[in-house]
Amino acid sequence: MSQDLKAAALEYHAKPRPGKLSVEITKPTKTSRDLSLAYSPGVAEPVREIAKDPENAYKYTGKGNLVAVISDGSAILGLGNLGPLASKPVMEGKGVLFKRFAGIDVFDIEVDSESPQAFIETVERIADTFGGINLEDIKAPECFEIERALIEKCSVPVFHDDQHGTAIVTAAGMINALELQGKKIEEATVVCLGAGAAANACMKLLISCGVRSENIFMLDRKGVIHSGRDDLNQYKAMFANDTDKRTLDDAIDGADVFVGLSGPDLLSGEQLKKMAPNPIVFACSNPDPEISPELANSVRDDLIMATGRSDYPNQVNNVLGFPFIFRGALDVRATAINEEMKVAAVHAIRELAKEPVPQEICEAYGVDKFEFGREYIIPKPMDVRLLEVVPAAVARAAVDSGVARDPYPAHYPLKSMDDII
Ligand SMILES: NC(=O)C1=CN([C@@H]2O[C@H](COP(=O)(O)OP(=O)(O)OC[C@H]3O[C@@H](n4cnc5c(N)ncnc54)[C@H](OP(=O)(O)O)[C@@H]3O)[C@@H](O)[C@H]2O)C=CC1
Ligand SMILES: CC(=O)C(=O)O
Ligand SMILES: [Mg+2]
Repeated sequence: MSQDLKAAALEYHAKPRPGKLSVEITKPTKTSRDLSLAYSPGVAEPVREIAKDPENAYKYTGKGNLVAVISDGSAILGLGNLGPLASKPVMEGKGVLFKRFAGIDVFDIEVDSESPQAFIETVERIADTFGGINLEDIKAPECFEIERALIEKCSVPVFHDDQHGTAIVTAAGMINALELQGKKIEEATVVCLGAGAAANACMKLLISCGVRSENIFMLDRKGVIHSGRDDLNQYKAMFANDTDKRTLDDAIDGADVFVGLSGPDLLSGEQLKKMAPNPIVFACSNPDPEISPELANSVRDDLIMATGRSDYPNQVNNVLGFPFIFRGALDVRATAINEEMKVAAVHAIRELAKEPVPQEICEAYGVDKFEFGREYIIPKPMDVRLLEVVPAAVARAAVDSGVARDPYPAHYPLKSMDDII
């Protein structure tokens, strides 16, 4: 990051008021009558109603539009395990995105937990406050057990964004990129650098979209995950490939696709040169990708290049997923975010990239036009049509798959933020 951008980022977070979010009041509070409704004695009435029937919390409190963004700070972006407090700017950032793109209120919660069990117990005890739980930046393998246990224990949807949000957006972008590069998904060879939360979920979803598991070469810090290794946990073992490839150099030779979900600057220009013609590189580590677009574009002119960042073309980032997926899930009071809802989100995002892009979206990004192609494989986060198509697809899938407690919303599809109720 340039010195200019670093200084601007600190200034942005510090001034004029520290942080990026505040809490707002949604009811009149001007008169003493207002206060006697908002607080004592009036507040006793919704208390009694909720005590009689917990479902009334959706009617009388903000629960139904409130998501907890919860982290232990063990895998903050690609920066590593820097602890819960250091994760707060990211969690507040997720809150900003939930609110800005889908009108969802967020409390960010940073948990200082000594074990996955302590984390699970903490979240379980506060889960009913919220309409949904978005787990964020929790490292593998602990994240898998944490998510599994919380899904079982909580009555509201629990979604580990780094797994499923990332996987949904990656799959959407990948299907489009393969099409543009003239590659068949079932023939593509995929190198996945990283074997953690995001990598595991991305590769699983790509397999369910058609990638063959024997065509995936996943690597952790020790190299290729292969069937001869005896140091693999159960989550990595799922991807053990019966291969004699051992290093990134071996795996990248002739590969069609590189997916980076690991850390900065781990793919060299020399390695990129060894990929098959018309390669696809999703260097998704944040903030610094596995290879910079400048370097990648200087060594190949036939590639599709994506990063997780806002300042390059093709932003493959879970921001395209979680605000809109939770919008749809909350609006039908889904009890879970299941596979059907995830797949519906993939296709809604993917198909939107092929639609003509309205002028105001181009203007927001300072370009004349966006057109489906190598530099535009996936919609832009500022594209308000995401709010129209993704929640609708997710809500429909929730209803059809039987996890919705409310019917498909009568006010859908959402044409703008003003339509959110
Ligand atoms: N663009 C997006 O939307 C998203 C991007 N990401 C990015 O993905 C990355 C991983 O996040 P997440 O899965 O949550 O974190 P995890 O901690 O769960 O996983 C990190 C993985 O990266 C591997 N890794 C780290 N350094 C290297 C290296 N030098 N060589 C090979 N493998 C390495 C680790 O290997 P080992 O198992 O051996 O420790 C581990 O498997 C981050 O950079 C993050 O920013 C994550 C979510 C969304
Ligand atoms: C984008 C995101 O969630 C991450 O990099 O962890
Ligand atoms: Mg994350």
